[in-house]
Amino acid sequence: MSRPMRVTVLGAGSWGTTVASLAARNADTLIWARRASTVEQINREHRNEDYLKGLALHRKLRATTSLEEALRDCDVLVMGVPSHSFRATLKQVAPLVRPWVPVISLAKGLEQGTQRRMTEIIHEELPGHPAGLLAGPNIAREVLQGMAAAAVVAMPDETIARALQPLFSSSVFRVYINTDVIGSELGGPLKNVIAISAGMGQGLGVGENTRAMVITRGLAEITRLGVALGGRAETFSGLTGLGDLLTTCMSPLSRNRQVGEQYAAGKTTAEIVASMNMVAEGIKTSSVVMELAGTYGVDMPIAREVAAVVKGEHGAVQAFRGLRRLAAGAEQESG
Ligand SMILES: NC(=O)c1ccc[n+]([C@@H]2O[C@H](COP(=O)([O-])OP(=O)(O)OC[C@H]3O[C@@H](n4cnc5c(N)ncnc54)[C@H](O)[C@@H]3O)[C@@H](O)[C@H]2O)c1
Ligand SMILES: O=P(O)(O)OC[C@H](O)CO
Repeated sequence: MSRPMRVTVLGAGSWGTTVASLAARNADTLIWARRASTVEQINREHRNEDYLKGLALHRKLRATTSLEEALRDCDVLVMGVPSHSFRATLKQVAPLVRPWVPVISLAKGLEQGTQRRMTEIIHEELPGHPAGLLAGPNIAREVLQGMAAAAVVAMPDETIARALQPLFSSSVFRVYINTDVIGSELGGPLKNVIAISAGMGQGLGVGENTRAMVITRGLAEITRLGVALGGRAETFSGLTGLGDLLTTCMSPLSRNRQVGEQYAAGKTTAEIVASMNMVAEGIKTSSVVMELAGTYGVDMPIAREVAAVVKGEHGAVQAFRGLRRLAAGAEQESG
């Protein structure tokens, strides 16, 4: 008789912990955290108070500080660490994980310096392993509270994606599959940048029409760059594109939107980062997005203004003024 599937999640932040708790319903699941106190709290109290205050985790979820133990019998590896520590973590993983194990990224960022997507980093650091991602409009707290939501497992191989689909699914968490890895993977990092702009608007007290403009024109920017990088246009109107953009721009729980609100309050990037215990990927991703936009000749006025605010070149008020000065061309073109 075959043993049950074993899932390992690396990184016990808000989303890594939430996905591990989802997987624990369907498979033997182990989460790796760096801090012994986090591991103890998950194992003894079934909670992770630093990231998911007041919420209960699945009782079967187990945690460890030992990377060796986490990877020894793992059948599916889920990467819940942020993009800035993704490659370094995979380097530690490489000698410990069995060679056929599929690796699923949860991170919504792009690597600084190389501009790589996370699945590209998986291919570089763990060659031969099937690589994919789980993404969608998924604010961790809402998912852990059992509010209905949906996500996408994107992998080039549909058979492997179908095999992984049930691991994360529940009656209230619908998991679709998509073979467009590039398109599905770019939606998250790109929406994080646009959500900072939406947050700036929120903080400045702009109206709902302005917010709708930022979201809609933001989607146009995301789609233009995403297609230039090899994604399919229709993917950007799905869960990992429009879906995730809407959630992140609208939810007061979004860290990226909160960052934008802080910029509107006059805070600098250093002050904002110092005040957060969680990652807002849009901060670092904004400059990477502008590098890619330059390389591929894609017009991204909203992302450009966000990148300028992040770098401290001007403030949120000037960013919105800058957008107003743009000439409006045909809707399907630039601007
Ligand atoms: N929170 C959400 O709602 C959500 C939803 C979907 C996707 N994501 C994405 O998931 C990724 C992780 O986000 P999160 O919300 O869980 O982040 P978080 O800020 O809540 O936690 C990050 C976790 O990564 C750990 N970490 C950081 N550097 C590490 C390193 N070098 N080695 C090991 N662990 C390290 C931290 O200790 C922490 O446990 C991000 O890319 C984020 O965009 C988040
Ligand atoms: O809190 P944020 O801004 O990192 O967004 C969380 C998720 O990506 C929403 O899907």
